Amino acid sequence: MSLHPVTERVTARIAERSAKLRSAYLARIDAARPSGPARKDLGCGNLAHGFAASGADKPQLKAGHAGHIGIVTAYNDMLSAHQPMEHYPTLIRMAARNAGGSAQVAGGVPAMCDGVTQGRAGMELSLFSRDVVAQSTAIALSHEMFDAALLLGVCDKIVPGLLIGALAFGHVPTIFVPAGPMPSGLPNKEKAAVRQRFAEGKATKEELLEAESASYHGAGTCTFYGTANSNQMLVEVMGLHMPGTAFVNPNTPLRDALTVAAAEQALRITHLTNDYRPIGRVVDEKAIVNAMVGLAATGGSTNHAIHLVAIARAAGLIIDWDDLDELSRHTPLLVRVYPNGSADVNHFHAAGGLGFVIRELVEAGLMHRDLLCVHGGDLLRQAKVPELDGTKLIWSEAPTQSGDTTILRGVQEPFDAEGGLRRLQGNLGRAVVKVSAVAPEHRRIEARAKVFETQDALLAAFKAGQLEGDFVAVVRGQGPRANGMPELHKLTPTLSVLQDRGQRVALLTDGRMSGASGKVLAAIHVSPEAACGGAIAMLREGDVIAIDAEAGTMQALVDEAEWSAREPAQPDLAASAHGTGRELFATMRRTTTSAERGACALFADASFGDDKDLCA
Ligand SMILES: O=C(O)[C@H](O)[C@@H](O)[C@H](O)[C@H](O)COP(=O)(O)O
Ligand code: SF4
Repeated sequence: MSLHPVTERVTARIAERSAKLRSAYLARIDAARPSGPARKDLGCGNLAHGFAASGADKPQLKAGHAGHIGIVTAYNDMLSAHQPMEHYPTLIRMAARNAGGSAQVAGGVPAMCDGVTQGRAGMELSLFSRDVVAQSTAIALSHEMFDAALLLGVCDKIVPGLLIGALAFGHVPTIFVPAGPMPSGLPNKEKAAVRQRFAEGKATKEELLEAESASYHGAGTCTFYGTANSNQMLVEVMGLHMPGTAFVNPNTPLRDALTVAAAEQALRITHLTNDYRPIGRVVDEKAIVNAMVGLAATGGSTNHAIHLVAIARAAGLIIDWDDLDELSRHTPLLVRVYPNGSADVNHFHAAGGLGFVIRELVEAGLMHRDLLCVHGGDLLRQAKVPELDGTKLIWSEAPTQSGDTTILRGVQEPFDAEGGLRRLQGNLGRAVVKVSAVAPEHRRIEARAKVFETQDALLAAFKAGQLEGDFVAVVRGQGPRANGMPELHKLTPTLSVLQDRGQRVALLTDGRMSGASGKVLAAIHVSPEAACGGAIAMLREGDVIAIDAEAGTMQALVDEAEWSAREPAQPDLAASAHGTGRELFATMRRTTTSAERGACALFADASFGDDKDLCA
C-alpha cells in the first residue's frame, strides 16, 4: 500500500522543519545509551541505595546482567481510570522476575481528574499539571537504574505528561500500561439530557446526581470519547502499547495478562538485546503524523491540538495546526462515539475498535505502517486483537468488517469524507474546532457577540433570562497565560439548551473545552489569547462575528478603521492568582507558550524554532 500524498507531504514538511532540533535530540539519546545494564554505570553507593529494599531482586540487581524496569505510576483512588492500577506494580515485579529480569516502582506522578475539577478553581491547574507530570516522570527516571520503563496512566494530562517526561529519556525503551474503560453505565447522551433538564430547572439535584452516578459508576475510564480515551488511541497508533490493549476492561484476566505481557516485552526491547526500541526513536515524525490522523479519523479530543504539539516538541519535532488541519481534511471520519455519536468506547471496542481503524487507515495509506512499535512488529501488528486461550494470551487478526456501522465504518463508506478537527483563522487569530460533534446545520454562524470575562458570568446571564436570540458567546481571559487555560465544559448544557430551543449559538474562547464537549459550535484555543493582547480582547458587545467551520474562517465583521483603532481590553486576572494552589503556578503562567505551541512551560527557553515570542 502506497502512502497517501497528504500523509507523505505533511510528514516530509515536519521532518524538514524539525531537522536541526530532531538531529540534536537523536544525538543526545544515542550518547545516553549505556554500554551494559544501566545500573552498572552507578557508583557503589548509588547502587546500594538503589536496591537496598529490593529483597528477592537484590542479587540480580547487584551482580546480574539482566534488564531492570522502572515503573512510573499515576495510581490514585481519585481517578476511576487509575484506581485499578493499585496492584499493577506487584504483577509487573513478578512478571519481570519470571522473565529473568526485575522491576521497581521508580516513582509516582500526580493525576488530576478533570471530571472532579470541571467548572471549579482546580481546573485552572489542570493543563499545567501535564507539565508537572512530565517533570515527575523525569524525577522518577533520573535514578538511572533502568533499562526499560513502564508508564501506568490513562487520563487527560497524565498520558501526555508521562510521554513528554519519558521522551527526555529517549534512550530508554518505554511501554504504556493502561487499565481500560469502566463497563457501560447510563448512556452519555441520557446523562447529558438530564443535565440540560437540570439547567432549565426541570430536574432536581437528586435526579441529576442519580444520573451522573449511573453514568460514572465504577472502576475504569469514563466511557465517552474524551481526552483520556483519545490518549489510548494515540498511544496505540504511535506503537507504544501492546496491541489492542487500550479498551480491555479493568479487573479482568485479559487486562492482567496484558499488563504481564507489557513487562515481559519491555525486557525484550532493551539495549541489552538485539531488538533495541528506545522511545525517542519510536516517537518520530511518522508516529506523530499517525497520531494526528488517528485524532481526525476518530473525532478525538480537541485537547490534543495542544498536547500533541508539546509531545512532538519533546521528541525534537515541530508541528502546528496547519499540519493537523491538512491531515484532517484528507482523513475520513470512521468513528461515531459520544460526543460524536451515542455509543461509548465499550460499544466501539466490541464493533472492531482501534484494530479495525488502524488496519483501515494503514491499508488506505493514510497512516504510516513502518513504525518501530514496542511490541516488536509494525503498525499492522498493532491492529491485532488480544484474547485468552485458556490462560494463554494470544492475538488474533483485526476484524475486516465493522460489527456495527452506526459506530464504526471503513474508509470506503465513512461518516464524513473529512476528519473531526479543523483549524480556524481570520482577524481574530487562530483557533481549533471539533466539527465531528456538531451537526452540519450548526457549523456556520454570523451573529452578534455577547462578551463575558468568566464562564460563571455567562451562566448568570442565562439564569437571568438575558441570553435571547442568536449570538456568539465570547468568553475570554481563559488562555494559558491568563489562568492556566481551563476547560469551560460547564457551559455545554446551557448552550445546548439554547440551541435546542432553536437559537443559533456558538462559543468563541481562548480557553479549552472538554474532549467530551460537543453539539454546539465552539471556536476554542483562540491564539493569541486576551492576556497577550490578542484580537479576542478587542471584541465589543454587539460586534458581528462570523465563524465558518467548513471554510475554516473566524472573523470579526467590524469596520477596518475602527477595528485597527481599538485597544485590547486587559483581562482582570486577580481571581486566578491565589487559592486552590494557583499561586504555585504563577511561573508557569508567565513562561507558557501559546496554545498553538503546546501551552507548555517546559520548553520556553528553546521555544519552537526561531520565534521567541511566547504569545505567538
Ligand atoms: O477532556 C476531557 O475528556 C475531559 O476533561 C474529561 O476528562 C472530563 O472528565 C470531563 O469533564 C468529563 O465530562 P463531564 O464533565 O461531562 O462529566
Ligand atoms: S476520563 Fe476524565 S472524569 Fe473520567 S477519570 Fe479520567 S479525568 Fe476523571
